Amino acid sequence: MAEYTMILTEMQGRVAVIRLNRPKALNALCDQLMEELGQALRGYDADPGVAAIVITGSEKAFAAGADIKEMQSRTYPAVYLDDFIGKRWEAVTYVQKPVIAAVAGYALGGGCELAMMCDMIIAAETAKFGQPEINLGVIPGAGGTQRLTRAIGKAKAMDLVLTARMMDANEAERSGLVARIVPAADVVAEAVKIGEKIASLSAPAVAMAKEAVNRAFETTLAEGVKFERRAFQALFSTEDQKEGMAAFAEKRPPAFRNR
Ligand SMILES: CC(C)(O)CC(=O)SCCNC(=O)CCNC(=O)[C@H](O)C(C)(C)COP(=O)(O)OP(=O)(O)OC[C@H]1O[C@@H](n2cnc3c(N)ncnc32)[C@H](O)[C@@H]1OP(=O)(O)O
Repeated sequence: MAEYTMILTEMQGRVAVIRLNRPKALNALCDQLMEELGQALRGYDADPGVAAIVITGSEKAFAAGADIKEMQSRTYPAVYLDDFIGKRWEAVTYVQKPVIAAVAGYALGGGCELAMMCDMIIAAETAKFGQPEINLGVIPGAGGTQRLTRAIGKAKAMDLVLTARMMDANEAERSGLVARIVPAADVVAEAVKIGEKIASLSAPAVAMAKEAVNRAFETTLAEGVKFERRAFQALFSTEDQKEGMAAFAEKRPPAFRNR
């Protein structure tokens, strides 16, 4: 067990910022780090004072992937019985609140996969994305072949997964992997700004919007559209829908109460 925490956390207004904190190992995602990240995410998701979560790394690396040295001697029975990757790694996909990845430097392997599990990626100009697992004699194991392909299409996903080539921030934005590119010094501030904007909105509407967009990756168009319509209709039961529409009609800013 390491003697220091592998994540650092702070609140910026109603936005929780989680910083991966293994700088010497380029934030390689070891078991302890993933445990700590999962605990922090579950805590913030349950905390009514938190409206959005930002996950970030260092200037040099968001995360350079799973910890290769930790996993190199693992056996098939061990990884199977431990459900290696699954249990510990998917915590972010169960968070109801928006999660934004603020990526500077390397986001490779599991680092790229972690960023893709978030709802949005804000990239620094220095960001580099890739799935280089093929260099290690394995393949992505935390959703890389699936989420990357859905995000950027088969042609580029095959290019990255089969050759281990890295993609810079501009290519990642052109390809649809990242939402915005900003100077490296501003990447966390920009993600927090987005989180603050979300915090000013109706929490039930935000949660339903997130769920509906995510549904697009899980289902057919017809089922997705039906899900969206039901969620849209359900929001007419909230005070925030009445407030939002009254505020528009009265030409004033809305004051949402998250109910
Ligand atoms: C989740 C799954 C299932 O999908 C699997 C994976 O994620 S497998 C991992 C995929 N990632 C990689 O293969 C990237 C590995 N890292 C690199 O290729 C390079 O480190 C680099 C290109 C990101 C940066 O290179 P450089 O600037 O030359 O720095 P280094 O000297 O290589 O690294 C510094 C320091 O960090 C350690 N390090 C880096 N990445 C990892 C990692 N993924 N696991 C463990 N340790 C890592 C590296 O060993 C160095 O430490 P020391 O050896 O000097 O103590």
